[in-house]
Amino acid sequence: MKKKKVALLGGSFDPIHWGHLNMAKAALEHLKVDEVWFIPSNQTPLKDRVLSPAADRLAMVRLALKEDPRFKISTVDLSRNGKSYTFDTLKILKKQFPEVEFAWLMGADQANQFDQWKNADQLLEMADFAVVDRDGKEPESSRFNFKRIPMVYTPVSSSEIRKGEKINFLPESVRQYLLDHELYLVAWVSRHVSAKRLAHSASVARLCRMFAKAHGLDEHKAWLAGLFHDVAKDMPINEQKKWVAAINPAGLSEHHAIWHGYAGSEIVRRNFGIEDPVIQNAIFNHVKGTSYDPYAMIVFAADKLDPLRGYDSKPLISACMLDLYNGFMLVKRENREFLDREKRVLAEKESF
Ligand SMILES: Nc1ncnc2c1ncn2[C@@H]1O[C@H](COP(=O)(O)OP(=O)(O)O)[C@@H](O)[C@H]1O
Repeated sequence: MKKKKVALLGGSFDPIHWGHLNMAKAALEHLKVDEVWFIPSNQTPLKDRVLSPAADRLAMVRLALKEDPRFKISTVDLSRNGKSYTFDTLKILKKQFPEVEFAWLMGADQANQFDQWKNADQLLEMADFAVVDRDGKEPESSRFNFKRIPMVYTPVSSSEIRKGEKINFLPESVRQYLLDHELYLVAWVSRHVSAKRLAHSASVARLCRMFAKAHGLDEHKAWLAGLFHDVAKDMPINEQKKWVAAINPAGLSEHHAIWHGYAGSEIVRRNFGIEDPVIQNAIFNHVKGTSYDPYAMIVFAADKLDPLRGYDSKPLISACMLDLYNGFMLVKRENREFLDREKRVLAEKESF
């Protein structure tokens, strides 16, 4: 009887992306395997980074594998402690599935480090090793003569995605998982704002969550809106202007200090796939407090009451915890008075 052929793809999958899926497709096509098994690692031997929780990485792989019924998952590495050496992985799988013929898939970056792998020479006798080019680069020549297979050029790495780059290389379900489970999101915002503003954004997000909890609202939704509310604020004014011109041309006649709210509401949709109109509305209106949707009131109030602003905002925070609408109206009034004072000071300075 013909043996079943399986290609194995080990990785940290933190997160899984189209690079991995296209590798698996290449294996189906060019190695003529029946299935590809994705093996999320416990700890990667040649990388020191602390990985995201195994449960999250596994859940994301599971979602992505819906792309093809021949894609399967193996938890062989996650079910044992310590570093996930391919030598151990293959030994276990070969024993467990003696009727299966295994191939091991890897990118050129891994092939170039192969001499550092545990029992590299023995490994080559345990399975066929197949290499794909990575980032347009072929594997360097080495004493290992790997089989090479072509794959659709997919220039992305998990580390880029963790930093908030190349998010369009994520399967839709995985991108949604990241948003729902608050994975990497602080790093995504950090790419767009200064360290000081990131601290403010995280603090606002915490306050939003607290307000939402007090009023029986969706805490995660409030947190997301708070975290992203200033995503456009450190963008050059000219850039902000382009976004405003595209989504809210009427806003161009307003002072440019207002624009980052309008721009941010669209940036979260386009760059991060946050499609929730409630979140977009909260960001859009957060500068002036012009929406009475509860999430918009929360973000407006939390932004102005952020403890990091350095004034005593506790009484107003308590007011918002007690009664959101009333607290919001008080914050709005205080804010107007504050802006009027600022304007007066400015006018006095200019009259000299
Ligand atoms: N864009 C890509 N193109 C080709 N191979 C890739 C790509 N991304 C990852 N790989 C390969 O997939 C395997 C698992 O990689 P992993 O460590 O999970 O992801 P990453 O390298 O993106 O952090 C490795 O063999 C790696 O070389």
